[in-house]
Amino acid sequence: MSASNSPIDLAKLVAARRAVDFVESGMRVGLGTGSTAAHMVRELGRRVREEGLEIVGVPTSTATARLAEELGIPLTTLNEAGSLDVTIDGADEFDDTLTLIKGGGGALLQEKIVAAASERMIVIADAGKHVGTLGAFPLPVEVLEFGMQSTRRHIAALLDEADVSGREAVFRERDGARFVTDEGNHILDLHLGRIGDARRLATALNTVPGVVENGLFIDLCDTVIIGHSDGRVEIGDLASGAFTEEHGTGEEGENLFRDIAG
Ligand SMILES: O=C[C@H](O)[C@H](O)[C@H](O)COP(=O)(O)O
Repeated sequence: MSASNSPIDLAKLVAARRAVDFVESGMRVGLGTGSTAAHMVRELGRRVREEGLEIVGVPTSTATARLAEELGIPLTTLNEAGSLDVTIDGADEFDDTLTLIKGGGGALLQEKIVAAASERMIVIADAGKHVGTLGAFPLPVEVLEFGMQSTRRHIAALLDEADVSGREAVFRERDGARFVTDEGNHILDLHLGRIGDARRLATALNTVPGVVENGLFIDLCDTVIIGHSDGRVEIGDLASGAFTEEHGTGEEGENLFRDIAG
């Protein structure tokens, strides 16, 4: 079974398709980055082509911009759009307060700016990303190349005082070279194990000279749509403080699985 029709990918697809139901003609939509967001962008593209959905998208990475362009989704910049009606994006981890870790794909900076400019942020994810305590996923921190070793030392010193259980800080690599973000910066992945106080940590990290942004998204996500590989969807909403389940039959998941598997 390839990654594109694995149970996890199916769960991502289910969540992504449900999220697109929240998009209406006339909306300015932030387009997230990553494998889950890519499903959402494809579904939006289908609705634009087949249903005449009229939206304008603001992509959060060059990869998403490329995909959206290929699919015929009209795009603009955040500066042009001003503010957005909704952003739909993936996440690497989220907890019951809808605090997120993002940046596994290195797009956290644009993602956070776009989410902050949006009336509503909807996160789409497979159920495995719902955690009791954040931190098993390494926390990405985007840093300037200039003085990056000094920046790492300052972060290490800060972590000594933080309420976390691990303290390793590793510069991300890809294909044997240092990973470079769309903004030309690098990513320091913090292996923290458990983050006791996300708000305090996020504030502290952003005071370090050389830190551009960190991957903790706090008070940004309004709704999380959790996909399960049998087609079930849970929707967690910050306003109601509850997680509710939809599509209990599993039939949709089986149909989707047949679609993907061909
Ligand atoms: O930088 C990447 C983003 O924050 C992604 O949304 C996040 O890593 C989740 O990606 P995926 O949907 O591929 O698991």
